Amino acid sequence: MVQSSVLGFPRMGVNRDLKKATEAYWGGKISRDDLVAEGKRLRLAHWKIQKDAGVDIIPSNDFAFYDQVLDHIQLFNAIPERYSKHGLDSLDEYFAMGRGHQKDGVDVPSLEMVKWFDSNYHYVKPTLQDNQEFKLAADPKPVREFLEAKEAGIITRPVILGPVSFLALGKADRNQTVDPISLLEKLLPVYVELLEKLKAAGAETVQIDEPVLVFDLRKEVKDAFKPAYAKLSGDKLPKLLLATYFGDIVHNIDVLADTQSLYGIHVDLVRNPEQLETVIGALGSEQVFSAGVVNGRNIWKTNFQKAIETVETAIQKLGKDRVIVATSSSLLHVPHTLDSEKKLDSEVRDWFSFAVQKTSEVAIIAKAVTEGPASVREALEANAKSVQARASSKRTNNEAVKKRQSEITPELHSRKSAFPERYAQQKEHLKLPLFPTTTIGSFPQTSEIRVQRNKFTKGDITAEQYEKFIEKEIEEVIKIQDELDLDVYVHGEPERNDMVQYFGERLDGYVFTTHAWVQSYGSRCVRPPIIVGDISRPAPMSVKESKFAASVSKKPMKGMLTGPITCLRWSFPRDDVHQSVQAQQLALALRDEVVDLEAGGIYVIQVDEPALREGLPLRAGRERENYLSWAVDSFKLSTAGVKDSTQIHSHFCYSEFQDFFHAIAALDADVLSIENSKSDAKLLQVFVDKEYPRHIGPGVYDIHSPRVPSEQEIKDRIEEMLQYLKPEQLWINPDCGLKTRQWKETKAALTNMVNAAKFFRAKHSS
Ligand SMILES: CN1c2c(nc(N)[nH]c2=O)NC[C@@H]1CNc1ccc(C(=O)N[C@@H](CCC(=O)N[C@@H](CCC(=O)N[C@@H](CCC(=O)O)C(=O)O)C(=O)O)C(=O)O)cc1
Ligand SMILES: N[C@@H](CCS)C(=O)O
Ligand SMILES: [Zn+2]
Repeated sequence: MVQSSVLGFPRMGVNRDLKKATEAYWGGKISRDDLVAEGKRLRLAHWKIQKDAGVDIIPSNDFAFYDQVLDHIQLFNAIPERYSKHGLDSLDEYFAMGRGHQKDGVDVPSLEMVKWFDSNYHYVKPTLQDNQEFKLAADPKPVREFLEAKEAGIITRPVILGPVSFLALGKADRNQTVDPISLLEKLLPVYVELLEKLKAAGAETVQIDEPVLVFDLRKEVKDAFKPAYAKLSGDKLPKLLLATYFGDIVHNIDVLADTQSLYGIHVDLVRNPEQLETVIGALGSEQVFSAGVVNGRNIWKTNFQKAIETVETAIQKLGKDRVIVATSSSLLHVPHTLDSEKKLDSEVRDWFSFAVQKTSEVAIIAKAVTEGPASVREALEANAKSVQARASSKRTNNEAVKKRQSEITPELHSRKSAFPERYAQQKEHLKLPLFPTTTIGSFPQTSEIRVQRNKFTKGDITAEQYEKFIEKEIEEVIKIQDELDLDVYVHGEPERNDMVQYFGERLDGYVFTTHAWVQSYGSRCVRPPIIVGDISRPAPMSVKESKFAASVSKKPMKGMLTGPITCLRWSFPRDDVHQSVQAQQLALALRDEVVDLEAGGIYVIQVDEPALREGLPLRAGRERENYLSWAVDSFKLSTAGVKDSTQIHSHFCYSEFQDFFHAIAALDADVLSIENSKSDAKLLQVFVDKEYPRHIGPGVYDIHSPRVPSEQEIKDRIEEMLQYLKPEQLWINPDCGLKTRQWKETKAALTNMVNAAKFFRAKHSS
């Protein structure tokens, strides 16, 4: 029979229960035992959902209190000494690595956190030493959770991150030079020990994720696969299903061919359906094929007919017992359940499928191909009806938007003059000091702000009352910026629930949800709005707040927008038109907003594009260049409508900009702010090598942690930056917005930042 499987289930729970419990634990409101019990309750609930849906292969160890890669760091005892030396409780040590720890005399920043492939999820980077040793944790989490499920009557397939990906996704610690992959020999015995324990506990198969196979791999990494998997086989070990996702593995298929120790291979057929033939062709005579046909990254209902055709192709070659119907990736990237959405318009609601619904989808497809379509006739008919209704719906088309797109000319993408001319005018107009200080936009989103917004959404306060409240908040942040003596102010974004959702809620062509949360990092979640049709701007979206802020401020006010690519990528996009079309529609809407801001007296405008890097196709080549071309064009289209004297900023919370530097440069933004505080300042060398002419604010401190950086730390960082950037090029700002922080630490950190900037201003003016 064809089995159904899920690669991973979202762990937050139906009401973001894990977020609430974790934050309550951090805030000292619940005990460690309470948090651990809540984790257990959630795991059991999620296993039961999948069992009740009829899923045959249910994952375990997909749960994590903070991040699944961080779990492996602790599992293998790859814990840098700066965390292990304090004798913290293991859960606190784990959170210290995830989010830093500044309490009871312990002061340690978090490990670096970066994007998980091309998703909006972030993982904690394994950070390794030259003399790194590994040791399996005493009570290994994958075994513990397998036994927990077993006790509840559910035999699961544990998920672990494979050794090659664990190392290849890691890095050498600061001042260390080790190439992580060179540590493979030392790591493999720990995997063997873990797998033996899993087998002894009763796990027959294990899902071992090796997602790095979708990248172009360095020779050292590629060559690591065969010897690694040769060692991970034997009678005492479970059967391994190697899983990949978010791309194709055809270019690396030679490392899997002849790897007979693997029981099977999972590939993402939503992203790359064309790899089916090659991967099946490379399988050994008994290996199984796990067909990822239910999208783990988007919320559209699966087209059953298409999915069944794909699975049937595999069955014809391999037979029913060697094919598994699966989600394309873990369902971590989609919201929990559509059942929570009580306010969605029924027409579009019928087009969607969230995690709970997707578990049923894999089960239905598997049944259809095992027992024949008649066994699930009703479900197939209902699905065909939804798919057809969406394809013919009038909601998806807006002729006026299409007409405007057809009239776009190349001139609309360019500023009036080149940077030197623009800068001369901006200097004259804005009169900023050397080393200008600014922030990235958001100030702390206090619980009072969220409570007021919640009251407004529920109708407990009027629009007028809410507006007054927001104005009071804006006045307050202006006063604080006066006290801090910053140079370019922001209005603080108090009116925004999220930098993408806020705009999604104000644009036609979007729908938004009330409960469709997706984990972004740690306890932080986002509620991506959904693009269902052509996008347009019915009215200005941010002008009122920015104008108000400027009216009560004595320094230049920076208007704050989210760029077209970030709006696109952090929404659930349409899958029926190319993403470049959606980006261009967003760019036109934002262009109107930028021009309206300028007309309203806002002469510094920041258009954030932190997701530009995330959208970069994972492999080098033509696809990447194509993407960069339309992505850069969209940004330029959105910003080029202003006068030379108006300063355009853009912001990126990424440090790994080496491979797309030319695209950042091509944006032609007057000022760039980039996340940089946790990376080596020598990454800034690229700006020197490429003779980057415009201005840059590499972040001087990490905003993900409550830890307050000292003035000296910031000065040291600026000193390092000055080895690469000219004083007149350098802006001083944090890594990113401050919405997740508390006011106390925000004021303390910004005071130190402004003092550090003033120190260099004095030094370079004399
Ligand atoms: C910059 N980042 C962002 C990414 N993606 C986005 N879509 N947005 C981003 O900002 N990706 C990369 C990074 C990831 N970083 C973050 C940072 C912070 C968050 C975050 O703070 N998320 C919040 C939720 C934000 C939100 O939508 N808030 C709403 C709803 C608030 C709420 O929970 N309300 C309560 C009721 C009110 C109460 O009583 O408190 C409720 O609905 O039950 C709002 O402010 O109105 C989080 O809390 O996780 C995410 C990614
Ligand atoms: N302006 C946004 C950018 C986040 S990437 C903020 O400050 O939160
Ligand atoms: Zn940012």
